[in-house]
Order: sequence, then structure tokens, then C-alpha cells
Amino acid sequence: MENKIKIAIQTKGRLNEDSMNLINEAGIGLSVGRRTLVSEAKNFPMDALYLRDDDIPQTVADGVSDIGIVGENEVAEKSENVVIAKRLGFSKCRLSLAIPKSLDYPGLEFFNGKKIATSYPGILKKFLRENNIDADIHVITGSVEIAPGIGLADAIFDIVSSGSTLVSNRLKEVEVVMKSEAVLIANPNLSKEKKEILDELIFRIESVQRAQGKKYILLNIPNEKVDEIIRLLPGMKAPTLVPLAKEGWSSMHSVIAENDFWEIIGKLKKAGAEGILVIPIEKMIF
Ligand SMILES: Nc1ncnc2c1ncn2[C@@H]1O[C@H](COP(=O)(O)OP(=O)(O)OP(=O)(O)O)[C@@H](O)[C@H]1O
Ligand SMILES: O=P(O)(O)OC[C@H]1O[C@H](OP(=O)(O)OP(=O)(O)O)[C@H](O)[C@@H]1O
Ligand SMILES: [Mg+2]
Repeated sequence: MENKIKIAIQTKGRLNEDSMNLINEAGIGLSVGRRTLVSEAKNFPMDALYLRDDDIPQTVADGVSDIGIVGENEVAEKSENVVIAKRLGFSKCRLSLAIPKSLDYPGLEFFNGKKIATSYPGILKKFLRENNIDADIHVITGSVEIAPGIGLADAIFDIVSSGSTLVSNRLKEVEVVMKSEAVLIANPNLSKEKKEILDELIFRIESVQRAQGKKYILLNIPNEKVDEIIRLLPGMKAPTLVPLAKEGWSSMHSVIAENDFWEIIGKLKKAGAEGILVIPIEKMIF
């Protein structure tokens, strides 16, 4: 058996760039496959197959590729036998029912006897069945939001992110059916060797994800303020403290969440910190 893993990546579209970036940040050299639809990683036992996202769950289930990066919505729609090996945190969206803005919404019974346009008939059918709603599903592959406006359907079921496509088409979101993000999926019957390669990939992805939104901070502090400042900056285990050449001062190094940064910085200055440097972190390994 070949000691290499095959990963399916979307050829072009919303998932492509973030998928390629993630693989590259994991230290794996993959060239972009616009025309070559298969490429070999330079320094990792992996080949990439570039496919339409619709085809990725089936390709992974059949073992044509071993793993793949795809939206959770496609995984749910296709109901193929694959496992979610890692949630990836990008391409976040939801799948929602929406109706014309001008109509009152009494609740799910609104959809009884109505026609709903969607590119996700599998997920919608299951949702309607579970809620005892009898509606007619009209499948279209794109531009779903224009369906009510042109008299093709009474309502839609589609991807919503910012909601601006709904607003432009005078629709309102009335039910969120599922939340989705990009996921790394895997064939459930990988060989031991391929499973080991997948585990190494997941380990690298987790190191990259951990570093996202985190900063390395260095600051000079008066020694008598060490305890007070440690309480503000707990760090990974404990902040590193190095004596400065200047008597009575130390340099402190730690990690902070980017979101907490502006709040903490004010408190640090108040406590007497000086020369504060904030530096990006590429990877974090525990
Ligand atoms: N507006 C959005 N915001 C965030 N994520 C989105 C948005 N639209 C789609 N996605 C996610 O990205 C995935 C891919 O979207 P894209 O529009 O590239 O699909 P596609 O047109 O079906 O591509 P393909 O040509 O590969 O079939 C979707 O399945 C969904 O998970
Ligand atoms: O809530 P919003 O932020 O407006 O995003 C939702 C829209 O994004 C996607 O379409 P996309 O922009 O990929 O266009 P396409 O499906 O027509 O290619 C999706 O099909 C929705 O139409
Ligand atoms: Mg598609």
C-alpha cells in the first residue's frame, strides 16, 4: 500500500484559498492546481486532487481520495459515509429558510403547501419531514434568492452569511436550519499508515489554529510590579521573566489573545510597563 495520503480540495471557489493557506501554514508545500488537477506535496507524503466541492464527500467515501476539505453543509447534503476529522473554523455560514420580507411569518406552518427553491434538497427534505411540514421542493443550482421575485417559488432555503443577498432580494430569514463551517473529512477505513499521516496533519493544523488570534508580548516592568503584572498576563504556563541590565527592572514575555489586547494594554501601562512590543505568532505547540 502507498504510504501517502490523498486530499481533495475545492478547485476554485470560496473554500480554495483558505484550504490552500491552511495546508501551506502547516508547512506543506502544495502548488495551486488550476490546470493541473492533481499535485504532489513537496515535503509531506500527500497528493492533492482538485475537485468541485459537490464531489468531495463522495470521493472521500469511495476512497478515491482519503481526506478532503469541504463545507459541513455539503457533508450533510450528500450523506456519504465520511467522518469529520477536524473542524476548520473558516467559511462559516448557515443554511436558512427565507420568505418575502412583506409577508407575516406565523411559524413553520407557513411552509405547508408552499414551494421552496433550494440547492440543498437533502437537508431541507429531512428538516421538513422532522417538522411534519408538507412543502414542495424546487431544486435550482444557483441564484436561489431570485426565485420568489420571479415567481419560481414562495420561499427559499439557502446559504446565509452576512444576510446582504437576502436584503438585496427583499427576503427575510425566518428559520436557521443548520450552521456550517469548513471541515476536514476522512474516509472511515483508512489504513494504519494513512491514519498516522492524517494525525500528523491534524497536529499541525491544531498548532496553526492555536496561534490564530494570539500575540506574543514583551514589556519592561519595574521589579516591584511583577506580581501585579503577572495577574494581568498569565501566559501559557507562566510568563517568562528576564532581568534587564537596568537595576530594578525586568523584561516580561507572554502570550495574549488579540481580542483582549487593547483592554490589557491600558492596565499594563497603568501598572508601570514600558517598551511594550507585540509580535505575531506563527505556530503554537504544547
Ligand atoms: N457567503 C458565504 N459565506 C461563508 N461561507 C460560504 C458562503 N457561501 C458559501 N459558503 C461556504 O463555502 C462553500 C463553497 O462555496 P462556493 O460558492 O465556492 O460553492 P460552489 O459554487 O458550489 O463551488 P463548486 O464550483 O466547487 O461547486 C459552501 O458550500 C459553504 O460551505
Ligand atoms: O449572506 P451573504 O453574505 O450575502 O452570503 C450568502 C450568499 O453567498 C453565497 O453565494 P455566492 O456569493 O458564493 O454566489 P453564488 O452562489 O451565486 O456563486 C450563497 O449562495 C448566498 O447566495
Ligand atoms: Mg458546488
